[in-house]
Amino acid sequence: MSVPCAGPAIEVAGLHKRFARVHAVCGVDLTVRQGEFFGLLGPNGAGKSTLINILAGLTRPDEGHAAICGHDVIADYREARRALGVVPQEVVFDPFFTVREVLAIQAGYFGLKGPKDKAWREELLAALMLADKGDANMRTLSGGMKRRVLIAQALVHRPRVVILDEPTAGVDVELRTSLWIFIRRLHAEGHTIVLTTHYLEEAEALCERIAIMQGGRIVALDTKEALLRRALSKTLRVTTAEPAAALPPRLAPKLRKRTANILEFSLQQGTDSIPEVLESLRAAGLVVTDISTEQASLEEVFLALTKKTA
Ligand SMILES: Nc1ncnc2c1ncn2[C@@H]1O[C@H](COP(=O)(O)OP(=O)(O)OP(=O)(O)O)[C@@H](O)[C@H]1O
Repeated sequence: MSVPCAGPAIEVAGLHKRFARVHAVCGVDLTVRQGEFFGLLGPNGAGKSTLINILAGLTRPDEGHAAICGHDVIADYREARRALGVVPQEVVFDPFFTVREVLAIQAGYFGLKGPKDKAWREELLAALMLADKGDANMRTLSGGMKRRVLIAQALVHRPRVVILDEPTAGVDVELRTSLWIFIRRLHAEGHTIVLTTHYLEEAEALCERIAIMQGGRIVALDTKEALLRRALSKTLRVTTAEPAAALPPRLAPKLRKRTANILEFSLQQGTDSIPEVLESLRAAGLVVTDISTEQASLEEVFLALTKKTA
């Protein structure tokens, strides 16, 4: 019974939200297309959760508009809410309900009480490896299991758009990997996914487009590849036939690491060139037997962007 999309998955225009003296969201414009895997990144306090709460109808904006699948989050609240599933950052449950009860209560808010709805909840439990925990009380579950219940809870009404606010915070590597597989599956099945995370390698591995928020504003919004191209430096790794005794003075400031006969240089985009480095090494009598380059990570780009605008 998923709600048809009558517009972009998410559309936000001129959004502002103030809390006393804090301007948590300052003029955000954002469109997330249907079917995208979108990353929303930013340091603590950037305004990500406030933006998500506005989309979920939990916080009212002071100015601007927000819509899910073309449904305004205020004027058309019910439809917007049906189109959206939010996996919140914090794990808060009534400890006395069982997993199945938690999901049934959530489904009840959407009037989903039929056998098909129940079958879908069982499917969710199985997909999230919770089938044998269905009748366990919430208080008996580990933190990782509770997090999986949060995901199931956000999906009971088969929303077109799924926002996951730090779904893997504090979970072990095994669970993180299985959550990635599950989230990728949701995306492959046509869901729009918006992921906020502090693990930048997670955003780098999963997201197609990424917005970086800082101080309530979107300071960068691009495809992951284009963001990575903004990196100011890249690494050049050179293997020499013999360990280098002394380096040409002009290369010394660029040297980042040296182990036996491997030299690692950090090259600045636009100013340093690989042929020049290799020529300097050759002129110093070194025989280069291998080279490789490595692009900077999203983490470096993120730090550069958020520092610049701080
Ligand atoms: N209910 C509130 N009352 C007062 N200030 C708030 C409230 N909610 C958020 N803020 C403030 O608004 C700013 C943005 O907070 P928000 O939680 O949206 O950031 P965030 O990017 O989600 O951070 P984090 O990564 O830590 O979750 C912060 O300065 C925060 O202290």
